[in-house]
Amino acid sequence: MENNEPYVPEPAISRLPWYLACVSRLRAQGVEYVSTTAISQELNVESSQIAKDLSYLSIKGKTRIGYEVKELERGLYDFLGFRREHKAVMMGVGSLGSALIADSGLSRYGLDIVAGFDVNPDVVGRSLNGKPIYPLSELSRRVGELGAEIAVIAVPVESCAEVAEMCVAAGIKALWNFTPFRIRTAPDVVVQNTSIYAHLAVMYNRMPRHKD
Ligand SMILES: NC(=O)c1ccc[n+]([C@@H]2O[C@H](COP(=O)([O-])OP(=O)(O)OC[C@H]3O[C@@H](n4cnc5c(N)ncnc54)[C@H](O)[C@@H]3O)[C@@H](O)[C@H]2O)c1
Repeated sequence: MENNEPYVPEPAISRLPWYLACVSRLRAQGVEYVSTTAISQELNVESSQIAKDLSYLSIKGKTRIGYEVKELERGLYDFLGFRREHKAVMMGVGSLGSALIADSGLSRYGLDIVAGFDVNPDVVGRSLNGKPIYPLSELSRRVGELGAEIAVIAVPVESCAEVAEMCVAAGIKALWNFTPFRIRTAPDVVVQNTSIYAHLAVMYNRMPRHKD
């Protein structure tokens, strides 16, 4: 697939939502202009790094004044894809899957979980937060009619490979994988692995060790 947009390194993409949160706060306080130095003081990121990250957006700051806050906020929202609606299906509606379906925050970031799929008869046929939960066997026929391009995977780790394969066969283009399984799939399918436990491990590692 041809893509003419500039390649943005992952660490830069990961920092942009922090800038967005910062400028949204400033906009709510009525601030009109912000410099990279001011963002730098709030977030403890070098201002040269912020300027470089923001250079991927087509928004230009003004010398000595900085960026117009509203324009920067809008630009970050658009660039990050948070304004577009991305339809997703939830694979596995257990403890984590139910929490993600119930989370109203995801839609503010452009992710609309439109339905869930599960194999548990106690769960299938119900709806959660107004979202229907279908049997896994209906995935291939439902994905197209739902218009979903993303699958959020929260099934037991041993089912992940099979579920990921079914999602891709059904036409899903991106997999947001919460299981510890490392998915191998076609190169044009985007896989994003997420683990809150990995962040916990980093936090523990940085804490002073307990002395026995
Ligand atoms: N990445 C993280 O931060 C994080 C946090 C919590 C859990 N997890 C992972 O998420 C996954 C789910 O955890 P949980 O605590 O919600 O488990 P859970 O047992 O509560 O839920 C799993 C759900 O998946 C369903 N399921 C089983 N096989 C399926 C299949 N083939 N297709 C569709 N649905 C199927 C089950 O019926 C159940 O409803 C696990 O792999 C766990 O390791 C990751």
